[in-house]
Amino acid sequence: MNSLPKQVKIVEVGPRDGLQNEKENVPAEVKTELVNRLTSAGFQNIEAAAFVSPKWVPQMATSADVMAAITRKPGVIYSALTPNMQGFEAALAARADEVVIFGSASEAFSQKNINCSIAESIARFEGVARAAKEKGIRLRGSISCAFGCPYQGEVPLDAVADVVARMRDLGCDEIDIADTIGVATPRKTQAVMERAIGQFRVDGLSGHFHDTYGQALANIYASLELGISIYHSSVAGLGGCPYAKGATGNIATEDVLYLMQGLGIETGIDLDIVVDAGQYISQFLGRKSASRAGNAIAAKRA
Ligand SMILES: CC(C)(COP(=O)([O-])OP(=O)([O-])OC[C@H]1O[C@@H](n2cnc3c(N)ncnc32)[C@H](O)[C@@H]1OP(=O)([O-])[O-])[C@@H](O)C(=O)NCCC(=O)NCCSC(=O)C[C@@](C)(O)CC(=O)[O-]
Repeated sequence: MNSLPKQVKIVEVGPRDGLQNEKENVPAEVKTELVNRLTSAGFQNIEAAAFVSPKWVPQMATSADVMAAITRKPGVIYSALTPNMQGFEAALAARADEVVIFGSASEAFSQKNINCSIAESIARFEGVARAAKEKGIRLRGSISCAFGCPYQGEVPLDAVADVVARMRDLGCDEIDIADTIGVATPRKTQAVMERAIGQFRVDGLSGHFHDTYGQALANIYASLELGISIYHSSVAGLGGCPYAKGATGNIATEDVLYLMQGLGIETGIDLDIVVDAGQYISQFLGRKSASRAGNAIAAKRA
C-alpha cells in the first residue's frame, strides 16, 4: 500500500464556492459570521470572496463588505477570486491574502464562465499574476473541468497538463485541479493528477472535488495515494457552479475531516466547530446540511 501524507491542508471554500450559487441573497453579516466560525475551527485558508462581475454572479456582490467585516486571525489566508485586473484591484483594497485566477481545461467552459478562450484568459491573468507578485500577495491558479465538462464532455489529459504548465509559468504558488461537475472516479482522478504532477510540484497541487456523483471522497483517497496534500471542501457541502447546471456542491468539509481523522492524517481543524458552522448556515438557508458526517454528529449530540 502506498504511504499517505501525514498531514494535509484543507482549504474551506464554502463562503465563496459554496454560497455563490444561492438564488436568495445571503446577507454579508451571515457570510461574515460563517467565515468567523470557520476561522475559529482552525482552517489555515478560507476562500471568502470573489471580485467578479455582479451581473454574472450576484451573490458575490457583497464580497468587499465581508472582507471588511471578518475577524482575521493572524496566519490565516483569506482568498478571493480575481478574473481580471478590476477584480485584482478590488481584492487588493479588501486586503485579500491570496488572489485566485481561475481558468479551465475546457474551451467551452472557459467561454461560458469567464467569456473568453483559454488563451485569452491566460493573457488576462498575466497582469494579475505580475501585480500579485509586485504586491507580495499569494497567487493561486484554479483549473475547472479538469475531469470533464458540462458543455464539451471529455477533456483531454493534454489540455489539463497544458493549463497546469501555463499556470506554473505565471508563477502560481498553488494550482487547483477541479472536478467542477463531480464526474471523476478514482482511476480517472489518478490519471489526471499524474499529468498535473508531471508539470508542477506535488505539494503545490490541490484536489477540488464536487460530489455530484458521490465520488469525491474516493477521489480524495486516490489523490492521497499520489501524495497530494491540499484539498478543497465546503462546509455542509454547500455549493454548485452557476455555469455548470446540475452540478452539486463541493465535498462536505465535515466528511473530509471525518475521513482524515479515520486515516490518522493531521488537519489542525476542530471537526465539532465545523459541524456547528454547517448547522448554522444550513439553518439560515432553511435546508438540511448535505454533510453526512455533519448530520450524524449533530444527531448524536441531540
Ligand atoms: C470575467 C468577467 C468579468 C468577464 O465578463 P465580461 O462581460 O466579458 O467583462 P468586461 O470586461 O467586458 O466587463 C463587462 C462589465 O463587467 C464589469 N466587470 C468586469 N470585471 C469585473 C470584476 N472583476 N468585478 C466587477 N465587475 C467587473 C465591467 O466593469 C463591466 O461593467 P459595465 O460597464 O457593464 O457596468 C465575467 O465573465 C465574470 O465575472 N465571470 C465570473 C464567473 C464566476 O465567478 N464563476 C464562478 C466562479 S468559477 C468556479 O466556481 C469554479 C471554481 C473556481 O470553483 C473551480 C471549480 O469548481 O471548477
